[in-house]
Amino acid sequence: YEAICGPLGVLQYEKDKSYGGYVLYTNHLGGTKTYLIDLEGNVVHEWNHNGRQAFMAELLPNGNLLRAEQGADTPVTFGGWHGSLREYDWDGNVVWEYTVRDKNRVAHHGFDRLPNGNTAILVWEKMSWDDMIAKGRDPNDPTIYKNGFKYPDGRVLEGVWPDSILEVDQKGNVVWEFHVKDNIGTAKDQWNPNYHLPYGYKPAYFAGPDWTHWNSVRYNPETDQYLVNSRDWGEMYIVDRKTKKMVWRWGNPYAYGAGTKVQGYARSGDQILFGSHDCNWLPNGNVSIFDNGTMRPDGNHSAVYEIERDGTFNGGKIVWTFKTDDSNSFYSDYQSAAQKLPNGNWQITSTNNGHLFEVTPAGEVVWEFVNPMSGDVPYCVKKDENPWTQIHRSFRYAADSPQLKGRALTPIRKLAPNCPDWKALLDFKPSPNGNAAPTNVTNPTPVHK
Ligand SMILES: O=[N+]([O-])c1ccc(OS(=O)(=O)O)cc1
Repeated sequence: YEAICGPLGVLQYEKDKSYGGYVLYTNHLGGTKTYLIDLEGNVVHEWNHNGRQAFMAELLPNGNLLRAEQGADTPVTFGGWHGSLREYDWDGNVVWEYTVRDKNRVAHHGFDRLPNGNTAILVWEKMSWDDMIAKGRDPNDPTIYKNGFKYPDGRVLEGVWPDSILEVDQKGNVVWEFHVKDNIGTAKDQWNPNYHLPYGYKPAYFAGPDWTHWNSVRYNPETDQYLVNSRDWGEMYIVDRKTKKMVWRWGNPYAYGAGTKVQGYARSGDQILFGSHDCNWLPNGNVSIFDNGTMRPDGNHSAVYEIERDGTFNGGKIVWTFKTDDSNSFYSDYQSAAQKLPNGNWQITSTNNGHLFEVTPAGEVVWEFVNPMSGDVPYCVKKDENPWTQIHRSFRYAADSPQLKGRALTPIRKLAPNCPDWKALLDFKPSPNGNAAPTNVTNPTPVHK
């Protein structure tokens, strides 16, 4: 089941089946701290960010923390904007920062630190609708807001804001860049100017100025390639760093004229991904993705996929899936993440409910946690959508990983000190008479597992 209302904190932990290690997360907006916790729910390290809210944070192989943070004066307020990356050392000192937030550009969503110390950053950049029409967009398309896009609160935004990747070095020089706006066209390795989410999609900016909406970027040093994914297009792309060409795309062939479609977002054509997040390279050469599954033809449900490519431009087959039979059991309609762990287990972040869990390759849940922190305050129980406990992405690290090696990782305190030990209360204890349901109860209380 997916915990939507109910107890918060660690709900389950099968020590012998879990990868073990430590979980890092920062609350998605609201909170101003980053937590490193053990799997029992103890804080082993904490960063205090002086009141700054974050989109997400990740530990780097050098042991520092890289955190995406919002600042004042963003040109756009599409979900996922942040504008600044700050790198903190273990003690919380800011050792590097880089801001992309001016009237024509804003950094958003994911980032990646490369082995050479450079940082890849996703950036929305402004383009005029006239330029878009010059690139081939049908001038009568209703998703063109030639007089500006009106947010519900009345603010007006000019232009369309396609994605780009900026790679910056430690001194802040841009050393490599890739722009969707330079690759618009109808060739299979371009972004078709007339492909977009259908008019009427909510929020409306997705089918308008937030045209491509990428949300994660990962560099592969072995192949010198970038992997990115687009929520709005239902696709992942590989961009070759040397040639600056798209060399693989997968998830929605209709986006480049190769697939079939029936009208509406819930297309029953060849589309596989419906609002994806968090693409990753895997050590075996495969890639992974969290597919939110919003408006799937067979109904909303999320899934995690591992995909094996076949060497062709658009070839890939799903070789591992995690989803649940009951769609209510696992569904986050936005954000979210999946990390394959070295022992083959997966750590999954289901953003909407701040729900983190670990599954084995066979799909068994062996650790489960629902974020008790909201705006730096611990809660024991969630009653509805409040408190706000969302997490954009979480990460698992082993004690001997480059990120944590040599650190003191002893518990400092409980994350939510005054809450019941839900894990113990929910633990299913076999009865001395065996596991058969009692015969004198017509509606036995469901057990957790
Ligand atoms: O409302 N937000 O904060 C929000 C909305 C969308 C969003 O983009 S997504 O691709 O990560 O879902 C990120 C944040």
